[in-house]
Amino acid sequence: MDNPSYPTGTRPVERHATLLLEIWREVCRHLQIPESVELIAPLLARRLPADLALVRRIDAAGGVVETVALGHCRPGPAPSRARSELTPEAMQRLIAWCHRRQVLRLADRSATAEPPGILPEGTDGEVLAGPLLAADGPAGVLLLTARPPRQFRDEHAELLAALLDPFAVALDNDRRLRELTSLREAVEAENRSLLTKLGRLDISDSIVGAETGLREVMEQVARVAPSDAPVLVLGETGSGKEVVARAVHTRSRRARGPFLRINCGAIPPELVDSELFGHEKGSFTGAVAERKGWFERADTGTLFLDEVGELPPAAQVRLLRVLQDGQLERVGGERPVSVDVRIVAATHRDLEAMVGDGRFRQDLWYRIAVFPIRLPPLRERPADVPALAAHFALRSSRRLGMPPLAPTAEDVGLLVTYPWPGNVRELAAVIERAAILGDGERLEVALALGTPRPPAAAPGPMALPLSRPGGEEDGFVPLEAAMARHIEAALVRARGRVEGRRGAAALLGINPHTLRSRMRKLGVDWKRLRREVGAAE
Ligand SMILES: Nc1ncnc2c1ncn2[C@@H]1O[C@H](COP(=O)(O)OP(=O)(O)OP(=O)(O)O)[C@@H](O)[C@H]1O
Repeated sequence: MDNPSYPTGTRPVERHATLLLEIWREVCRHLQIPESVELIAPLLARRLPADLALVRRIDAAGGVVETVALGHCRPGPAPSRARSELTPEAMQRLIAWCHRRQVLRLADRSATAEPPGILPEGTDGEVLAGPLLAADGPAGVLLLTARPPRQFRDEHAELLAALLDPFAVALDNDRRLRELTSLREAVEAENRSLLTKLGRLDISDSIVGAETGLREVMEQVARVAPSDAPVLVLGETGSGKEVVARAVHTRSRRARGPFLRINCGAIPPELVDSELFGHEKGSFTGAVAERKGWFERADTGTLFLDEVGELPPAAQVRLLRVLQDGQLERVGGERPVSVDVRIVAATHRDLEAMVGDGRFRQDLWYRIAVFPIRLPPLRERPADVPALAAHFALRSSRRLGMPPLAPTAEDVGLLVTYPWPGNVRELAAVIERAAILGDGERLEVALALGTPRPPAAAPGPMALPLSRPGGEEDGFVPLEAAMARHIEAALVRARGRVEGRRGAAALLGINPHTLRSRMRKLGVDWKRLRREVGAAE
């Protein structure tokens, strides 16, 4: 900072080099001005007869001057952290004084002599004052006060002039920190509001079933997340592969970095390369500007390659190179770009079979399948259905702006026996439909389940033909039929076992004798189920 009006012909910087060095060190160590001033003030007592050091911030637009930091050079009383409101004219005078870059010695503090607003009320004794200038103009005032019998001399004013630079930097650091903090808060608030709109209050909170049907999956997530190993999530459509990928990210050291999802199946094959790896300006028709690809954007974070099995062969080769070298080349680019990205890939396809018939590169498969996590379809974890239904019911009521909704026991009975070919996504849609059909006041689950459904996806290995007792022509399932289905679902999950820690009775929370008698009464064909479960395994 250039201070032409400060006393010249003296070299306070040289005379006080050690002190100034210590002050700069404190400024660099602390980002908040109250902390910096508190630590710097005692250092000043070595060379100055000052009692207090004060920094007042100028808010020109708001017409306010406010004490934002105060440090004791010597023990004693201090004025309160006052705030002075200035008229526009007074503010103009103050700003003009700052621009003159004058250091003032206010021994005789008659009101007219002072630039308005620089002194807080209750200041006594002598004062030295100097302006603190930021790059874009006056930002504050530095004050040193001395009570009688202590007095300032000219040489002290020179030293104060040398102190203005470090104090101006300290005030600017503080401003930048506050700006960043408020920007971060705004982004976090925006994030929360978007998540709320999406029906998720917090991504990590939204993993329903982490303690039940997804327990093993979550254990695997916890094991692999801290490493940087690539993860491959295998599961049917809508079973929650992205939820698992996010869980890997949020539990990893990259949690503060970006998490980007790219659906490899949704990009036109001719654009895959440029989407993933970016392109240089003019590298092909339409490349009007340089573009960073998803890999570069995910730098220091996680890239979730959904439907990785859909990647065309050329992109598979380039992906393999990035995974091997940690470097990529933009389309049309000549220099390699280094990236630090963790890959979590997912597919609903049988990738191994694709490798077998040459549609997926074997070397790439080895790279991405370092740690495969198999996500069971929803029909294999009926225990999660009630909690998921409750979760989605709450989400739907929030979306509809209605009071909280919850599925009844009968609703749950119906839901747990449905085979869910569309998995969790279908359950969410059914509950949303049920809430809309119930006008946001109740859940019309039976109706929602009775509406025409998309053709069932290819049945997974555990898709069992559950018996469906009659009486549901009109779309409404009688309670006994629902109970029978619920018991069948428990038996499927328990691999046909009735008793024992992992048996169906334990799952249902009832005595095995009671379960057997219910099964007889409801006509649940246990032997057939056992055979089918056995055949499926
Ligand atoms: N365990 C869970 N808890 C809460 N919500 C879940 C859970 N699993 C899935 N969901 C929700 O179900 C929907 C589908 O999940 P997700 O998108 O993760 O599935 P996917 O397997 O990645 O689907 P696709 O194969 O179509 O890419 C999302 O809205 C997701 O938030």
